[in-house]
Amino acid sequence: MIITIVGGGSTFTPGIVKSIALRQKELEVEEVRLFDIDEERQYKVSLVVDWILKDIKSPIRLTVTTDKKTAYENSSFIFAQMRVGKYAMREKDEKIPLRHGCVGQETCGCGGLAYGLRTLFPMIQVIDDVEKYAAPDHWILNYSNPAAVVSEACRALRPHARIINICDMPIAILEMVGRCLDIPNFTDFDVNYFGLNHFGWFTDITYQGRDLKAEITEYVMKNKTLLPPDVLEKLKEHDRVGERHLNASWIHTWNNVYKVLQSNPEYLPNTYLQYYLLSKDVVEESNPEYTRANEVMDSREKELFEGIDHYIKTGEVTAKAFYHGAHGNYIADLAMALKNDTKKKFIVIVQNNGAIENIAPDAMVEVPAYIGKNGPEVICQGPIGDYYKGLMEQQLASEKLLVAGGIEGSYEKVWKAFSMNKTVPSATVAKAILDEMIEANKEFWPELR
Ligand SMILES: NC(=O)c1ccc[n+]([C@@H]2O[C@H](COP(=O)([O-])OP(=O)(O)OC[C@H]3O[C@@H](n4cnc5c(N)ncnc54)[C@H](O)[C@@H]3O)[C@@H](O)[C@H]2O)c1
Ligand SMILES: O=P(O)(O)OC[C@H]1O[C@H](O[C@H]2[C@H](O)[C@@H](O)[C@@H](O)O[C@@H]2CO)[C@H](O)[C@@H](O)[C@@H]1O
Ligand SMILES: [Mn+2]
Repeated sequence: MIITIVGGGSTFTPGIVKSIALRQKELEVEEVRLFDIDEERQYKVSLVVDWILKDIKSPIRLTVTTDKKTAYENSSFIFAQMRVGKYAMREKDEKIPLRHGCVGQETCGCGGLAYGLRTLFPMIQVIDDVEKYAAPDHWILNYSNPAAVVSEACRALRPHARIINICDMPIAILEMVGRCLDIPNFTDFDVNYFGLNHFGWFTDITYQGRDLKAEITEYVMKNKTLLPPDVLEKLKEHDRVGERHLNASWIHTWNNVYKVLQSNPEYLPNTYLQYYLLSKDVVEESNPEYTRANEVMDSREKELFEGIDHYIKTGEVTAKAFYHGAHGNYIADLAMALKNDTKKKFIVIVQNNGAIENIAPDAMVEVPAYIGKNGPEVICQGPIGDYYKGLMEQQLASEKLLVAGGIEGSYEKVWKAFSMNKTVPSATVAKAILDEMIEANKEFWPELR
């Protein structure tokens, strides 16, 4: 059994490989292959990956390559996590809209649409290369963002591809819920959820007869945040070591759950809804000169590559240099469910086909599904209220217009996608942002006429 990681040079690769290695027996994995287009970055990351495998005495063989055939031949699982244009382009996705007074975020609003136009065709290329070389019953598990746009492009251009698009935000929220309520077994929570990627709501969270949605709503209303007590303590003490959600922007995000929940206490919101429901506040509280891309480059990326340089010099690796946790566990557990036909419940991004009764059948939605060897068996979430339907349909139309515009090379459709996004106040602002984005993305975007 071979697992290939596309975007082998990603900051998340060491954590994902550790999650795979810890499930080596259940996955029966013999080889992990890293594939990237940036040879030097991937080589450096592979040194830590190699160290992890040796450290836990894993029998898994490691292959590092920039050659597609070597990467995909006979592979059973392809974990994709590429960032087209890397952090340099993420910075532009965030800063260009902010200069025009709009939300600057890598997956939401104009930034997300821009990142989507960069990623759409490279993702289709991955699907085609995998289909050419990999095992016939392979699965592509895709984390590459923006997952909403990427999944719509896959649906439109490669509807039969063996791909499941996923996001770790819902499981990360459940982890926080568990920490707030002092229940460590967050992967066993039973949930119902509906929405689009980075645009959804938990309608139920239960565990051993407890209504955790009610408990967490009360917790957030009382504490004005979804940060758990131990993190709140660390905040007071300024002891931020080993807590990856203590970057200023994540603290802001967890605190904004309170503001979003105040505006609608019916369901627990995905954190990303802040960008659509609190757009004005988010813009006013952003620093257009220092965004999340800068924060990541100054923390996660810097720590990893400094850690690697230290390893090269001294032979020592500190686990702190890389993150291992819910992100890698989620994708590895999903592969395990597919391989071993466990029918465990996961939240995934799939074509609606009635899962949300009053949303179009061709929408790519995020909902729970039982995962077995034949893929996701979606759990129907019934009809949704007008508030959710209205919000989702506007966002969906924006994402669909973007993908159609990218495929057809239509400036008009892409402009419409930007101008109808809830984060943008006017068509003229949308055009100004779009024109700047076209210039910034010359190297990556399809030509728009
Ligand atoms: N879906 C989710 O919930 C979720 C969660 C975390 C991260 N992500 C995504 O995972 C990806 C990696 O994130 P990161 O912060 O570690 O980025 P990163 O920049 O550290 O790594 C991305 C890697 O992708 C490579 N790459 C770019 N284009 C490629 C291509 N065409 N083929 C192969 N490799 C290519 C880059 O060279 C780089 O090494 C991003 O898309 C990010 O948004 C998604
Ligand atoms: O700003 P970043 O690059 O740190 O994170 C952006 C990603 O945020 C979500 O994933 C988080 C997750 O929430 C967190 O708990 C942990 O597992 O790390 C993940 C990556 O930081 C989101 O789901 C992703 O789509 C974003 O890429
Ligand atoms: Mn996500």
